[in-house]
Amino acid sequence: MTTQTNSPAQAASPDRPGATAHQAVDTTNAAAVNAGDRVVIFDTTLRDGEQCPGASMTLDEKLRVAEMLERLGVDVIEAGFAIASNGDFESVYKVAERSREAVICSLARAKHADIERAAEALKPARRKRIHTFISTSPLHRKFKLNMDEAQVLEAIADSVSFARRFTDDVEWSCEDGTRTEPEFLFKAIDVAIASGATTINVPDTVGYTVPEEYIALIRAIRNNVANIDKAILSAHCHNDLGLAVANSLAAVAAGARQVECTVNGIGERAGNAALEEIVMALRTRADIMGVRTGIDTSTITQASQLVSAVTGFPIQYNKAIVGRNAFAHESGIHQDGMLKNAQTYEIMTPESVGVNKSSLVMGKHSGRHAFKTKLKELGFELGDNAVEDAFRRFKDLADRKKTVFDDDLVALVSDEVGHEGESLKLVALSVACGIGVDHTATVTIEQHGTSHSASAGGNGPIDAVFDAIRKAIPHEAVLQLYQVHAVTEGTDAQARVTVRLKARGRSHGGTGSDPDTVVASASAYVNALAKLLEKAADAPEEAADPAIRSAAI
Ligand SMILES: CC(=O)SCCNC(=O)CCNC(=O)[C@H](O)C(C)(C)COP(=O)(O)OP(=O)(O)OC[C@H]1O[C@@H](n2cnc3c(N)ncnc32)[C@H](O)[C@@H]1OP(=O)(O)O
Ligand SMILES: CC(C)C(=O)C(=O)O
Repeated sequence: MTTQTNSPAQAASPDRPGATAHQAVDTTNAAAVNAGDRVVIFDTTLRDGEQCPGASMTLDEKLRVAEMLERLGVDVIEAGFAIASNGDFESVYKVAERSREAVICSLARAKHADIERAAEALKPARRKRIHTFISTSPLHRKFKLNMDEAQVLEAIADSVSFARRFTDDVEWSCEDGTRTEPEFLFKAIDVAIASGATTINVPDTVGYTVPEEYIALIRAIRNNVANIDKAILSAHCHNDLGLAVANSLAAVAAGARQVECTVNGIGERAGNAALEEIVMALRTRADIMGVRTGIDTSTITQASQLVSAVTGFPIQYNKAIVGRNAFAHESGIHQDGMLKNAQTYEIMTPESVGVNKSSLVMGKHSGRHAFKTKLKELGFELGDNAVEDAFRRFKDLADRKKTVFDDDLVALVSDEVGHEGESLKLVALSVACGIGVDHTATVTIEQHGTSHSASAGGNGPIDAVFDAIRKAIPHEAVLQLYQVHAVTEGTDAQARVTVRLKARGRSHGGTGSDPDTVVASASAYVNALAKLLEKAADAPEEAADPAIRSAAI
């Protein structure tokens, strides 16, 4: 690990999609891998990921995920645990048949039957690995395996050498390694390597370790196992304390050159280390980590969405790298910074993980810079006063509504444009409605600076409101159309109301939008009426017509 520091400009520079084009690594050449800066990405989405309760996948789904993992550029795909079931065997076999660059791997206990089944399933693979494991911790030895130290060492020697009969790429894992006595662990690793293991994986099976401790353990293994340079050291971390990624990075800093992980971090209990987080951390902080992976990061989002779709596990909104908020900004100050220079609030570009662009989410924390930019994107060019009015209405709306969607803004701004310079303004409205209540409404409308208030009853609140408006601004135009639709989803959606009034064979349409349907309706009616009166004012002969006559003109 180097210690040079990094400027923001440097931090963003590795973010070119495809910058680390996939190159197959010889996973059996420990000397070359250990001497280099390439971290082997071992994906276990199809094995440990699938052990996640509720995440089991069909054969077809596994094949789609395996195909995606090849495109992502992972070095090793752990396709399953061949002895677990005929279905698991078949999926390892089929993944192996379709494999291209990646090494295909099957898990096996320290049992000949498991290893033979794994070898059989891996037969069609171009590059194959058998991953055999046994627990080494005192707790597991005593209670789970009922074996003493000597028996465990014998099982290691036997299983690893047996696996080597089928392939020269054999990984050995000390299950519950982080809770094993270090001296016994060193012995066990020594035996595994002497028996032919080319990768030594040190799992934190129960997510118990912390970065400092894991660094010390990996370093101690490197310093105390005489033949350690003949194998690649690997990290396999679980997330019980939320430390899986931090621990994996710590292991890399201490010299591990393989990381085991899953897409979206799915896995047993709280999950495994998330592939996308490890890869992007190594890439974004290459300045201090000094290593690289072969992952084409621009396919990360697609991989994440596929795994979410096939497992039915939604991606947490604020999940690092692939959550829908990972490149979304709502606060005005951040949005302003983003518009001036994206590096002010983004350490990776969205394109680097396959997202088109960052999004400025409009909400109650947004400011004018972002609001104006958003309006431009939506095709609205408003004058300064109209922007101010629309911005004020937008803030009011955002206070009342959880999410302000683009469609909300379109409705709001269309209203603003449609109501600009209007001679009538709805300034107050109250209604009484419900079961066993007389439906009544009171409105106040301002016309050329004068307030007109009136109350009326009706057959329902809208009917009462329209009648009250007719009393406040007397006219005899006929209601030709009244239409309501929800602008977006949800019970807090804005209602968009269209009203058409007809007088002398000519109709005048008005619109209104508001989360309150009654307010939206009143506003649409007033908008249509204002247009009608404006037309009448332009044509004095119409003003005399009782059909469109208003007391106020
Ligand atoms: C940390 C991990 O993720 S390890 C992988 C965990 N994944 C899985 O278990 C999923 C697939 N597993 C299965 O389908 C089944 O457990 C099987 C087919 C592997 C075994 O099923 P069964 O034969 O019915 O055994 P069961 O699962 O009940 O118990 C496990 C047995 O394996 C033994 N065992 C566990 N790990 C190992 C090991 N690494 N090497 C040898 N034996 C082991 C246990 O001691 C126990 O043995 P016992 O029957 O003599 O007490
Ligand atoms: C089998 C090993 C690698 C494992 O999954 C674990 O210990 O978590």
